[in-house]
Amino acid sequence: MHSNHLLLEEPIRMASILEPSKANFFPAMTKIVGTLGPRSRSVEVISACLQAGMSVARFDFSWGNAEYHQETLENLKIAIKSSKKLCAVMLDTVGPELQVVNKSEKAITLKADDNVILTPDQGQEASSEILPINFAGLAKAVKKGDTIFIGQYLFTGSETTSVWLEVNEVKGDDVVCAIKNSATLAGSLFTLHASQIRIELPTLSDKDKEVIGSWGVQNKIDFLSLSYTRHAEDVRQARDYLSKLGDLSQTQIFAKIENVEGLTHFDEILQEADGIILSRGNLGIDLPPEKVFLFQKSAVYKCNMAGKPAVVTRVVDSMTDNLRPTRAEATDVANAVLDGCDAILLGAETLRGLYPVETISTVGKICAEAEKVFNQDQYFKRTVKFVGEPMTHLESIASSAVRAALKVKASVIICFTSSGRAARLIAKYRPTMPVLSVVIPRLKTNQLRWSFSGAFEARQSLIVRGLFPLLADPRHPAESTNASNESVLKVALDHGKAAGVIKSHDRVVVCQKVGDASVVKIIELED
Ligand SMILES: Nc1ncnc2c1ncn2[C@@H]1O[C@H](COP(=O)(O)OP(=O)(O)O)[C@@H](O)[C@H]1O
Ligand SMILES: C=C(OP(=O)(O)O)C(=O)O
Ligand SMILES: [K+]
Ligand SMILES: [Mg+2]
Repeated sequence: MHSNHLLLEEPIRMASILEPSKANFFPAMTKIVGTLGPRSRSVEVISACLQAGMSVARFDFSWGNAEYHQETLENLKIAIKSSKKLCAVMLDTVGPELQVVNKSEKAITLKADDNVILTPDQGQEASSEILPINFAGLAKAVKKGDTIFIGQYLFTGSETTSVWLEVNEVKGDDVVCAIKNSATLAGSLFTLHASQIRIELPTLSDKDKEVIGSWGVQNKIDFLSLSYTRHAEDVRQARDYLSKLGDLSQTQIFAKIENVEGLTHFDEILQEADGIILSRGNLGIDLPPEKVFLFQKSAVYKCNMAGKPAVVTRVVDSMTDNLRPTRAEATDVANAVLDGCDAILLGAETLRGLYPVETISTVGKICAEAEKVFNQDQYFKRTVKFVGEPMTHLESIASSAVRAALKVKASVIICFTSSGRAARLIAKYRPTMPVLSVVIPRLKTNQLRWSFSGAFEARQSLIVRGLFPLLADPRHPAESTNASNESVLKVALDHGKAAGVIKSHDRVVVCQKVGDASVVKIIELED
């Protein structure tokens, strides 16, 4: 581990803590991914989620069918149009997830110290004595003494809807377990997690491929959240599959690290993936509790240095049923921001929770407070040192833009980009001010038809801390001429003014190409 003390700008005046937080146009630099489901699928609720700061919508195919998710997505599109807020779409795979098959959906009561049998025989009805599961290989994978968790949607062990089992004996294909805590399994989906056990199932299942090839293609998904990524090869295979699906060759892959196997191969996975989801729900039960924070700190650090987005999950579980988070949860959100994460992913809280909108705004407010005391200076120096010399031209330009913006106290950085690369590199240096990334469409062809690039690139920046995309009018050619640059810049400045982030007499740092040269310029606005 590198010296990575609490990234706080010191000293903090105690009295400043009591200053009410100012209302911001941009809710926070840290992004919020919301999982959409039963409690968050009407146009009305989704619009409120967007207003509250959600910028990526996750569709979790562990439950619900394509038709159900399509209805939700259609509502999302309406909400985006009416609220004029951009939102990216993330498809989350099922992967090698083990599930209890409870066709009747009757509640199942399990009592501490009783036994329960896990069986691959899906013809059996789920009961207090026997639980059919969707995997035939469990008996081969586990041994006496192993731990298994079962829960609704996902489990912390703190809910009475989750149960902790210990393997007593393996009998043919069945696994006999002792029940460690009393619980009632109610609802439709119970995932099953066998601690530190290799599950011999492909990371991208046939069902996942089918969903990506149909639902994913139809909806041009921006992100694939690859559940249970365990090896770099998993990412390569997913990439290979996407590359054959037309537009989805542009879909970014976010590897979900959900178990020790993924953690062990973290460095190779990070190299292959476009971003990482620190899936603390599953990983939190695969790891001993005292190790979870260490994983978070080192994984986020590695993502930051690679300039790839880090997304942290399972922050305010208790808000699923309550209007306020626990103190520990509130502190945890702030610490994730201080650790350097790009985005917070909400699961049960928005999917089936009672307060999806309030959860988003509460998390956003905590993020914004933490960003104010983030030690940018230390972070910047550490990153420059890590990258070393010689830097690539573009990275040198990007870091210089951030430095200049801090020195002149610019209110925003405006970055022209087509691929999104320049904007991501600026975000890597974690400027304290928003970065308006002005995505300039490029005319491209796939031999069949001509189209403009830009939409994917713009939406994919919605998961990067500090980036706020703006898609320029395709009539502005990507080849930068001074005249077109100036007119696009004017559009960006007007947008910033309308959004309230740029005022008269502000300084603005602009990063663009003039002719063949990349330049960083500082402009001072008149009025
Ligand atoms: N259409 C454009 N007009 C002016 N400058 C641009 C444009 N596109 C990118 N730039 C600038 O070019 C440099 C390279 O950025 P990058 O995002 O890698 O470009 P590209 O999108 O062409 O790959 C950066 O300084 C960026 O601000
Ligand atoms: C977000 C997680 O996983 P899931 O896709 O099951 O919600 C997690 O494990 O933290
Ligand atoms: K999933
Ligand atoms: Mg998970």
